[in-house]
Amino acid sequence: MTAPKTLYDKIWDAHVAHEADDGTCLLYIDRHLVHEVTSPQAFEGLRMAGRKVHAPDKTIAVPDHNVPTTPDREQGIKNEESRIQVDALDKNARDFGINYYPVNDIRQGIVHIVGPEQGWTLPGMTVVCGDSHTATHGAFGALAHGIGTSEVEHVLATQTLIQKKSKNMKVEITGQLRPGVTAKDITLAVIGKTGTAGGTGHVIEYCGEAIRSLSMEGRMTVCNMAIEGGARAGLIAPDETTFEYIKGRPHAPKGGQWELALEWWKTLFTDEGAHFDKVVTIRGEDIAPVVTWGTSPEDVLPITDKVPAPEDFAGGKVEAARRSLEYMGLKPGTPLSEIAIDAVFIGSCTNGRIEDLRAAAAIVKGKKIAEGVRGMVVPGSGLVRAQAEEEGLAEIFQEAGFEWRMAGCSMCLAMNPDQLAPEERCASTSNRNFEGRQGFKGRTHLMSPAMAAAAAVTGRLTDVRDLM
Ligand SMILES: CC(C)[C@H](C(=O)O)[C@@H](O)C(=O)O
Ligand code: SF4
Repeated sequence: MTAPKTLYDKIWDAHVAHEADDGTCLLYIDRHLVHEVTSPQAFEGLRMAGRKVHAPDKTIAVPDHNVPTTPDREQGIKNEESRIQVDALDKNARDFGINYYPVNDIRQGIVHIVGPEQGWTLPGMTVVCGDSHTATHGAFGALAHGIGTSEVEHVLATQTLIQKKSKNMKVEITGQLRPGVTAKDITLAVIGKTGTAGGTGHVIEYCGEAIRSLSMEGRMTVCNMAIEGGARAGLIAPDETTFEYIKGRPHAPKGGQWELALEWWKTLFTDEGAHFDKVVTIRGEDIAPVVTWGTSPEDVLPITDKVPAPEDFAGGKVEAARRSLEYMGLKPGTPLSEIAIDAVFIGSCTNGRIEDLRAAAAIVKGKKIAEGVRGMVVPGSGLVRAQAEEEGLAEIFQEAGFEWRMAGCSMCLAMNPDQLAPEERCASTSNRNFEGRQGFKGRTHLMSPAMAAAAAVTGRLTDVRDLM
């Protein structure tokens, strides 16, 4: 009998092309996603060496970070550097003959939303991208993680990656979530518990009844932030929900191939008795709608709480909390639900999918954004945008006073014209809240789409359950 394996062990073992004596492995890569920020030098390296892309049919490119989300996507580009990156991707994608969704293609969007949407991401695969939030694709039971630009070049040239195996970590969310609590609250609550270094050196498998009950969209939200918890990647074993989501997508297997694929996918689970190096368990019922108060994703509390004081923390965290509070302009003891906001951003690869927009629209419907608050809804892809328009969500947002944008990373990071002004405070559905992330001196509070929608309506951080 072979020893019981985790899901991670199984995917890893299926992709090792070579193992050196010190355990360093050469892994075969099934999908290589490419965006404009981390790929120009990689393609240039290839060009200079006179090499081709090894597997152009497994390489998928889309511009997202720099692309303006206003209709003037050509003229609106932020600066020369952004222009060079977008143009370089366009030229490289065409020169090297890889799959490509240019700016004017309805399928364009944030790379981590486009990949699954088009059926590129499948269970059991290895998926890499020069982007830390590649972890998102782990929701399908794929081993997916970010790589650096030199590795991007290596994968382009060889379709392999040099890697050492990580440890196994299990994050179990038992039971059911309470009303108003979402996948975003799960993933933030996990980081609140483990800290941003809790997953370091590990691949996390998320499991438990509350995870099983999530849609694919919700699972992607959970895995998206595995990286904020320090992990190499996040994984969720595939099941009927996964297969249902994949079936019929443009690049999903068809006919007999589908049956063959299903047969293998159904073996992709952690065996009874497999070893995890670290285990974290949270009761689904104990998770509340949460918001971040500081400049790290681990600075997270239930919305019913108050702004903490630096003395509430231990060791090195005291000074970090003091600095966070100063940057965020917050006074200890203030109820979180009394913090007034200036802007609301609904979008990003964490929460820019159709279900996220539905959740936000359900709160906003028939209401108006609070006076003085700027609200922006940015669908994660052109197809999400079209779907939202068809369902009448765009209308709900626009009638409430939100700006209805084109697809892109937008205000998740200040690489395009969408950004906060200094000291502006934003209720944001994105995944990072460090200093300046959404604009120079901008202040970010991370939360779920429903919570961001609630904040938009009241003009302050708000417990969504009060509006339900
Ligand atoms: C620009 C890119 C390299 C970066 C990442 O790797 O995550 C970005 O997507 C981010 O979210 O900060
Ligand atoms: S949406 Fe944000 S987190 Fe996602 S890839 Fe773009 S910049 Fe990175």
